[in-house]
Amino acid sequence: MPPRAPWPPRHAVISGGSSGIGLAMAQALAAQGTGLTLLARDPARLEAAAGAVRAAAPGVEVATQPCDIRDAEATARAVAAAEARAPLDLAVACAGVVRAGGFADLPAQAHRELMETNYFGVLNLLRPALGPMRARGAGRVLIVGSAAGLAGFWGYSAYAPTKFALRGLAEALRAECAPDGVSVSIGHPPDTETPQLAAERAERPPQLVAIAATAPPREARAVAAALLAGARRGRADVPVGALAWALLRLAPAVRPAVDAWFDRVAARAGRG
Ligand SMILES: CCCCCCCCCCCCCCC[C@@H](O)[C@@H](N)CO
Repeated sequence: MPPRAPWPPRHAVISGGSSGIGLAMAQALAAQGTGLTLLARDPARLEAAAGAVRAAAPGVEVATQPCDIRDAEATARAVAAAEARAPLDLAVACAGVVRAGGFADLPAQAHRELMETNYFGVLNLLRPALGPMRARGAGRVLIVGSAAGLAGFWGYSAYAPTKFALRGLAEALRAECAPDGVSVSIGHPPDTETPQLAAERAERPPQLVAIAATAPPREARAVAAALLAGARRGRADVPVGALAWALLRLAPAVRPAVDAWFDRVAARAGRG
């Protein structure tokens, strides 16, 4: 069933809207006239991002709500305030963090923190956003997952499970929300040039460095455009690039061969 909400959306909320893919989506939507509410933790970075979006799209309303997405009540208040300004046609859950490292080297706390932000942060945004959309019978949800949610790679034992969990959430929500005219899409981007990727590179173990080298990073603007195109069409899954497409569409048939290949890449890198 095609989504019933208008495109471009009249009003969108974006978590993680102050940098990287979230900011690139904000810029792309504002360029089409979509009013925005941007959520992010750091008020200064959030205001700087909103200022850049406003400067590029004069006349478009860009509101900000500093908010820690891990705080369910604060996020619910931020979404309710956004919805009160203007009904939301689109909710984009983009806030996320990454830790890379061998399983033996990652503290248990890293696993918890990633799940808290990447999974529960999405949940905290969608719980208050979906109710009004379903009541109106129209809306779109776009969850930003990862190609690392399609296959587990060396060094992502803390990160990949959070993105796998989001796939389960997206599939269940899609089934429940489609009859109400609300589409739920999940994107699977590969490495994307963002400030976060720059920080991640500093802690990547050699095995992950070697594996990631097989899929060069994409520009945030191109990734944002691909994700929004998928959401516009109401696609359940939005793989970005050929490798993510192959992982999504050809798995599980190709997984044994892909795993064997990456096991060899990781083993070579591990030997230095
Ligand atoms: C036949 C299929 C071959 C598939 C090869 C895919 C190789 C992909 C290897 C890199 C995976 C990176 C996944 C993205 C990670 C980001 O989400 C992360 N860096 C956070 O910014």
